[in-house]
Amino acid sequence: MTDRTPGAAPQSDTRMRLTVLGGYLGSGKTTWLRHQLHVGAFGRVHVVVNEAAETPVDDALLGRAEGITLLAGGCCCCVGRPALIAALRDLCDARSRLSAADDRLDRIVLETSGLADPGAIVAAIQTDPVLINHIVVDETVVTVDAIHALAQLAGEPLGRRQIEAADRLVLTKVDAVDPVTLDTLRATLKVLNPGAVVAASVRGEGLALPPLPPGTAPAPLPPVAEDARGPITPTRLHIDPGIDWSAFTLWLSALLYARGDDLVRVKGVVRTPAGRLLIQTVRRVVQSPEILPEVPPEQGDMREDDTIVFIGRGYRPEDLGRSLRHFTGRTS
Ligand SMILES: Nc1nc2c(ncn2[C@@H]2O[C@H](COP(=O)(O)OP(=O)(O)OP(=O)(O)O)[C@@H](O)[C@H]2O)c(=O)[nH]1
Repeated sequence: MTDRTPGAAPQSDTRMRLTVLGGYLGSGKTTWLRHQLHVGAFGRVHVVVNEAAETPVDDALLGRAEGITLLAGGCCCCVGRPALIAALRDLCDARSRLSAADDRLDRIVLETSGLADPGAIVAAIQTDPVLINHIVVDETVVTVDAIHALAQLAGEPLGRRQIEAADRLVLTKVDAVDPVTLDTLRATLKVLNPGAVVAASVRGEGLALPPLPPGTAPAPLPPVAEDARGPITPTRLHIDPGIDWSAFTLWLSALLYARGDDLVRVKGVVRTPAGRLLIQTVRRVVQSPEILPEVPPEQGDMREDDTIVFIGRGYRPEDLGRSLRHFTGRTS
């Protein structure tokens, strides 16, 4: 957990506030943040987005921030740490150069990758000799996917570490679970992190939670080995825009049916006859496809259309491409 509770830094402390937003792959970080930005919850904010894969899409989904910095292709709690520290130092430099306090950013929100340990990120920021003079990490918010969290907490050490690092736990997707599951999850979170504030949201919008029924039992939390099933890694597949979409849809459904426990997250933007389509799944749950706005060529950026990222474990990356080609009869 961060060493300060939200808003606890004194007014006289002019350092920039930083919110770390963590949570497991597909747990709803971007959706929650998008809503907070829409309602202006963070004031003048710069968003730093870190995605595990080299094909980012989250920055395209975030709207109203003063600016967005994208750190793609390396998790900020480990290999991407130097890039994060450099990006934060740059933002601090830029803020220091502004003389009028009114022009200055109020806050940075760092959306971590779903594979990051927010505690390690907070520690890295708080021990950096430059950043410590410019930034106060005043809250770690962690989104918790109400559909999948109990299964993740039973088997994923990372999922537990993310919960333990939070000052505020935001239960997402509470529209999609029954009340008993939700109560069990709340009781389990209390065991893992009794000090955290627990809130709920539906697509980013806050929802009041009733009191937890007394005596609600938490789910068992057996010890789990750190690398029991190997690391979770991203695999990128290029999708030919001329692909047979019926065959592709069938392939994806079959893949999720057979390997949905190993395939934690699928995400990407492909150009289809209907427009730029955002395709995403979380475990076996396929999300409604979303048409994204066209990006003018002059805004050419790091985003790559026609690439889908598969994040998971327990399969050989080359087998994914081979099976897609087999199904669709195309080389990609
Ligand atoms: N039903 C429902 N779906 C949600 C809710 N919040 C998010 N989702 C869906 O869950 C999927 C993942 O949401 P994201 O916000 O992209 O999750 P994320 O944590 O940013 O994902 P990564 O950055 O890939 O780890 C999307 O398809 C969302 O539409 C919610 O409250 N209810």
